[in-house]
Amino acid sequence: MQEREVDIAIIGAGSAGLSAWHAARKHSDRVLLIEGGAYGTTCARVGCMPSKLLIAAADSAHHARDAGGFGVRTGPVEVDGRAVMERVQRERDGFVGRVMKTVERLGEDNRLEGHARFEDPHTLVVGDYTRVTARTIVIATGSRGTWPGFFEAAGDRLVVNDAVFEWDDLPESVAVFGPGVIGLELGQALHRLGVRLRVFGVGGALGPFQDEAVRDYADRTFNEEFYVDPDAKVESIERDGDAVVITFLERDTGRRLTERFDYLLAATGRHPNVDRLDLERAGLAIDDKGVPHYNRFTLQCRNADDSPSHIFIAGDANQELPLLHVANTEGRIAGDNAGRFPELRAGTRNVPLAVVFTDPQMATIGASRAELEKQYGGCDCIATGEASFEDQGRAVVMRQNRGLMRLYAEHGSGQFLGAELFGPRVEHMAHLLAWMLEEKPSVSRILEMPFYHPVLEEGLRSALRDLNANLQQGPAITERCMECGPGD
Ligand SMILES: Cc1cc2nc3c(=O)[nH]c(=O)nc-3n(C[C@H](O)[C@H](O)[C@H](O)COP(=O)(O)OP(=O)(O)OC[C@H]3O[C@@H](n4cnc5c(N)ncnc54)[C@H](O)[C@@H]3O)c2cc1C
Ligand SMILES: NC(=O)c1ccc[n+]([C@@H]2O[C@H](COP(=O)([O-])OP(=O)(O)OC[C@H]3O[C@@H](n4cnc5c(N)ncnc54)[C@H](O)[C@@H]3O)[C@@H](O)[C@H]2O)c1
Repeated sequence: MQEREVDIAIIGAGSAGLSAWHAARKHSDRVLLIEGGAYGTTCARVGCMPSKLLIAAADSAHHARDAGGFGVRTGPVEVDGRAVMERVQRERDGFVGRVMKTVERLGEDNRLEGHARFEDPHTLVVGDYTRVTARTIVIATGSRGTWPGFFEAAGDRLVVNDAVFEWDDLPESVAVFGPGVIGLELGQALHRLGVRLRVFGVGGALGPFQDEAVRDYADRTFNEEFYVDPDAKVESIERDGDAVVITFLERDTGRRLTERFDYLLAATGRHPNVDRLDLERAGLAIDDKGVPHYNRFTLQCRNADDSPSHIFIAGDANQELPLLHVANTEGRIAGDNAGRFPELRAGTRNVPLAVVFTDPQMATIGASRAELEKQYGGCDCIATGEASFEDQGRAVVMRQNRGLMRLYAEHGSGQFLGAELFGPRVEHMAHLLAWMLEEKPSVSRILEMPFYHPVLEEGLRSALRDLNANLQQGPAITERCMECGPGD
């Protein structure tokens, strides 16, 4: 067994691990980055980037089909599955290549390949041949797709997102389980690229939405385009030859249908990669999901006796909010604190912001209405404002006039607290609202900001005005867009 002694060991060379490495290096030259799988990060290899590449191809097919609505004749739209997948993989390889260059620049001595697990709180065994002793350790091991055992009946036709981006061609049909973020993004993209699709969920959840009105609106909208049953009655999953055979009760009609699919795509959530680390040897306090107890401002873990540990945890591994920008922020804070341990600094945590790249897009900012009700103790302290995109000027111009926004604020102070957005290009409005939320202005102050015309943000202004009226801090909207053109 080869022995190595370093100041800081980082487990996982994903987005959180790489951020941690750069932050830790400001404190020491002896920082070791350990990677047990493929370099390149989940985001670039099998996550954010290839999924957006597939969605971009799908949107292009969709707009070509929709051109007739503008009086532009295109003829039948043909999707060349091989060409679509070739571009997805080529561009994906470009993104991965750029990450690989960063990894190479770290220098060979600062990297180690192999699966790491704890031998004791300061010692990691990496692969079969190396023992690493470190003063502090950052766990940045990410997460992986997870699914219930009965999906296994699909055999090797059961896939997760990783496999989709390796397809040489598009399949004829896919059954997606899980109408969450991954299921809706990939499901809609596959549908728009001509793949026969059914999406099955449990319990009624849809994407990231908690607000029932927004959820129901999104449910109706997606179902006009492809089949999604967020509360599906699936009776059996079987394998027959190359096909996955699924028997289910059809939504609305209750008819029992049996259909064959090329693949079952499991998008039923992700599990933190903390179960193969032998964490019990690290001396940490662990919650019922196997994740160490940690402080979200310092990312420092707690020991089983509740004393502070020299171990930190960042990114998907801690499951706080499994998103790329969160992984980067947490990695930076964890790496910095691992470097300056035992003196720590509380890092700045941003307000929650999530965007789902469906069409219409879905976004959540700040706390949900239900969380706010809990936080404010059901005192009737929360006001809601809403606006639809159905008659919003710019959305009508673009033939993208579907969507609903619901915004929340505190009575009295008038402070904006959160929002759920479903509509065209709401990724941009989500940023504006998140930036506002960081600054904590009142809704009436936000309404003093400039709004151009004609833009989609005028729709957001309508929702803000409705919110302001419900806060009793402004007039109710009796007639829309009186003073500023038909934008609202
Ligand atoms: C399909 C899909 C689409 C997504 N789209 C978006 C998006 O649009 N926007 C967004 O913000 N987020 C998106 N995400 C989420 C985002 O990709 C993740 O939140 C982010 O990549 C997590 O980074 P990480 O560093 O925590 O994990 P990773 O990048 O997964 O890094 C963890 C690393 O640790 C290694 N590792 C694990 N265990 C060990 C061990 N014991 N020893 C050594 N190494 C180990 C792994 O091999 C891996 O390389 C998407 C995710 C998926 C799956
Ligand atoms: N645009 C983005 O930012 C983006 C894109 C993709 C992924 N992500 C990240 O990845 C995380 C994981 O995504 P995900 O979609 O796997 O998880 P998710 O939690 O968003 O969705 C999982 C869905 O599966 C459903 N489900 C659970 N068990 C089921 C079963 N047996 N049958 C049918 N449905 C079932 C759940 O009700 C839920 O709707 C997300 O939370 C997000 O943080 C982000």
